Amino acid sequence: MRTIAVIGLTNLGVTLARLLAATNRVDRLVFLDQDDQIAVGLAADLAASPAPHCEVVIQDPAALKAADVLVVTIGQRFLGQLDSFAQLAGNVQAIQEWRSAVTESGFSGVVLNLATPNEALTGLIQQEWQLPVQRVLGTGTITDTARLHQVVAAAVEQPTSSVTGYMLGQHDGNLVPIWSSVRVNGRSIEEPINGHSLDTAKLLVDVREEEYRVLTTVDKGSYTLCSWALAILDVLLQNGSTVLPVAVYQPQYQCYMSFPAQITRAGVGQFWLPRLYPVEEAQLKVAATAIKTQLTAMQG
Ligand SMILES: NC(=O)c1ccc[n+]([C@@H]2O[C@H](COP(=O)([O-])OP(=O)(O)OC[C@H]3O[C@@H](n4cnc5c(N)ncnc54)[C@H](O)[C@@H]3O)[C@@H](O)[C@H]2O)c1
Repeated sequence: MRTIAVIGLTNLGVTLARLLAATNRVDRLVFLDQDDQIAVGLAADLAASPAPHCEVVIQDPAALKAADVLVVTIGQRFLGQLDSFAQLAGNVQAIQEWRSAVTESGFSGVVLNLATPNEALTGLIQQEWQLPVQRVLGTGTITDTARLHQVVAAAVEQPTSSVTGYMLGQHDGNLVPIWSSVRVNGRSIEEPINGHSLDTAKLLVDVREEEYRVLTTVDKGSYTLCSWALAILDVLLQNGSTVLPVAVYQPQYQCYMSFPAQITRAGVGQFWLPRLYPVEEAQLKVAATAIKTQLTAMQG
């Protein structure tokens, strides 16, 4: 039985739960929130829809024992509208509050964290909930990488699907575009493509502009992130394997950071090590330092 639990059910949590139910990807959903009414309301909303139905368990942490994946979408959105780091104290407190429920439930699945600040909070979850690093990952720079593909594709007038390569580092802060990894139809962008020479500084501005546009939507772009979360959940629920830029514990940098990693049903597998330009290597070190500083502040 495919079981997914979701903690935090207002914006991202609702979008994800509806997508999971409507696309018949799960047999059982476990809804958890600090507010009973939010969980009850969402279950009632799903129950009355004509979409495929799955079993819904409300506010029962013991149901985590049978969960394949626990998705973390906790947040304090109204604070986050002022400053995304204004949520930090509340999110840290939430992770600490859920520690005993998760550890005492006998949960043996994988945690997928969507909440912010993504890399540092994923690290805190792994430590607080005492889970092996292979079983805890975050969405990291998966949407930033998608936007990188989008702007490169637009610049060379090719389809987005023709672009590969990674945006790594820290989702909310030190984004590191790995230009050495970017290819269009397999060709490096160091040479003109389709008659276009690329200005990487401008492309990075374009990526940030795309993100800003999405953040102005009423739900802060929850569809983009939840669609990518579905891509990760598909692998975690099946016997597949894929490499994606997600927040994982990277031993080389000794912290959680966004890095290309293999994802399998068991969680995080091998890393894909891109060949880095010296400047990219230096930028990843800066990102790692910033993430470690955030994690230390959270632990304090
Ligand atoms: N990575 C991205 O691209 C991206 C995009 C959007 C949002 N986010 C992040 O995802 C998180 C969720 O965002 P949102 O817009 O859905 O937030 P939201 O405020 O709309 O919803 C958060 C939910 O978490 C619940 N919650 C808070 N503390 C809790 C606790 N201690 N126990 C149980 N439930 C608790 C709230 O009751 C609420 O239902 C935030 O951290 C946000 O910054 C990330």
